[in-house]
Amino acid sequence: MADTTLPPPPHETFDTILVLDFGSQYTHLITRRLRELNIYSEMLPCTQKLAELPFKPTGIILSGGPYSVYEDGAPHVDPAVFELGVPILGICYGLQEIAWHHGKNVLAGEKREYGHAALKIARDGSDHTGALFKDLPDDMEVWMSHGDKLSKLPDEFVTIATTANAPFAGIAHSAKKYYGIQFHPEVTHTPQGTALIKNFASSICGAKQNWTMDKFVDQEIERIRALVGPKGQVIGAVSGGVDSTVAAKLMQEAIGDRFHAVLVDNGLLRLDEAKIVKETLGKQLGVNLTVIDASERFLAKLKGVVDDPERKRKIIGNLFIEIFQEKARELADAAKGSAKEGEIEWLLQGTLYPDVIESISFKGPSATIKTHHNVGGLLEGMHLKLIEPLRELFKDEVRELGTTLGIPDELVWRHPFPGPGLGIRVLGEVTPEQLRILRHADSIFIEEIRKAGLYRKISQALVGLLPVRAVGVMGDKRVHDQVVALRAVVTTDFMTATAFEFEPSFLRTVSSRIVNEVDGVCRVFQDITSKPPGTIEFE
Ligand SMILES: Nc1ncnc2c1ncn2[C@@H]1O[C@H](COP(=O)(O)OP(=O)(O)OP(=O)(O)O)[C@@H](O)[C@H]1O
Ligand SMILES: O=c1[nH]c(=O)c2[nH+]cn([C@@H]3O[C@H](COP(=O)(O)O)[C@@H](O)[C@H]3O)c2[nH]1
Ligand SMILES: NC(=O)CC[C@H](N)C(=O)O
Ligand SMILES: [Mg+2]
Repeated sequence: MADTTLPPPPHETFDTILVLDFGSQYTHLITRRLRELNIYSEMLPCTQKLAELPFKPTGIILSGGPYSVYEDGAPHVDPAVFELGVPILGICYGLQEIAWHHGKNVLAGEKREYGHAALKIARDGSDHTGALFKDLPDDMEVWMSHGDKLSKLPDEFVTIATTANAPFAGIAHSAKKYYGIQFHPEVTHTPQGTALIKNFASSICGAKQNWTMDKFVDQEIERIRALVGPKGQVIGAVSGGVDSTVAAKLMQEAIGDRFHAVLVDNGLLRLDEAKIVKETLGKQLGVNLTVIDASERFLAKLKGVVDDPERKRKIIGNLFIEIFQEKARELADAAKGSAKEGEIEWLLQGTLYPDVIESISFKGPSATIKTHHNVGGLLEGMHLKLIEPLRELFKDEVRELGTTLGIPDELVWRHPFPGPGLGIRVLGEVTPEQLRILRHADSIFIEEIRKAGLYRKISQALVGLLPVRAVGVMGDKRVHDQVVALRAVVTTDFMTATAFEFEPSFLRTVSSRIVNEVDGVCRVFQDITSKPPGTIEFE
């Protein structure tokens, strides 16, 4: 039985800034900026009832959003937010929400404003209203994205900043710690944005800047121990990717050999991947990894699935869980009569905060672009309970955690590789022949990237196999063969990305090697689409 006295979650140990999401594309960036300042922050939908909140935040930030506060059906924050007695910062829609709450002073502007704007700070000499812009220059470049505006200053507020188009670009309550800004401090296009967020969270709210990885490790290990209890066993879905490697290492520190790491070879892995991962995890981390070869089962289920990538994802996600449940039963049977006897109740996954944000976001399921196999692709009625120690962290925090845990750079800085693997890079039907072609082309691309010293400069590189044929001439003979697309992107959070710019000579080398060495390919293209509007993977 698990211990019922769990160590507290981070929002009880650390001062926490609560970010309420009204559906802006940038809300997660507010949380990130705070975490970069070593201030713990959590994001929840704007519909969160304060009475149901399990902790008292140190301060609240209301995000931007696509709605207009005066529309019927527009989202509004629980009015109890204004009774809580903690500082509030409204950003864009959030500013308009504060104004709406204080007298319905918002309407559609004559001119919409997207992009850069020059902000002038209006200081009235008061420390209280000036606190948000403390130590910032009087003229600042900021980034705007709005169509609505305040019709007048709400009662008891003062103007603390203006732009040519927005006379109320910044407002502050003259007595309470309420601040509103029309621009977005969370995007890098507002160069002083992080300093402003720090002024709010640290100086105004008084949040301590003590959210560090060392503390997180100790606390998380304690939490895992209490959660699984003194005898509980955990089966871990481990892919060799950064997230599950870090999660596995944490698990091993917490419960030792009661943790069983399992890699499922779904037939969609890269060249020799299962073998390499087993060796590296064993040698470098002492994690004993069991590889289950389920490639035939996966390929059989994917046969004939031609034009719906979401079906591919669901099939793969469900089969993953089926296999883990089978393995859990097998391990429990094998342990009968030993000290480790008992059902295996827990499945470890390397789920990250962006996956969680996507599924709790106020935007809801209608904004789902693709179902990540480990979140939306889970099997209904699964009997294993999930344990996800990284679900509060962003990718760069996971890397920092990995380094803190002593995981070698080579593993910590691996490019991400999706659970559905090459299955979502073969466009169209996934067959052993298509996988052979893609695996080979991929290994050449990655090998050349490493040789050129570019691996760490690129966030993720991949090859897609397109479902078309083109004509070529090889050895004086006409061929009618397939086409691959190279894709390499630069990103920090994988939510937006731009194409990496290669030297032409590098691309010539890769193209020539692929066409010469990979049977069945006669053309190489490069995908230079950014995200958005593209996505990183092809499907
Ligand atoms: N082949 C696999 N075998 C076992 N578990 C897997 C496999 N592929 C993915 N998973 C599970 O799904 C989770 C999500 O996959 P994801 O690719 O996002 O993370 P990762 O592989 O750990 O890291 P990275 O994002 O760097 O590739 C993993 O953390 C792991 O728990
Ligand atoms: O484990 C995963 N299961 C999935 O189903 C999945 N889909 C995308 N990805 C990875 O997520 C990041 C963003 O990818 P997209 O721009 O294609 O959505 C990129 O790093 C992708 O490789 C996945 N990872
Ligand atoms: N980015 C935003 O939050 C926009 C808020 C509101 N929809 C406006 O257009 O002004
Ligand atoms: Mg992966």
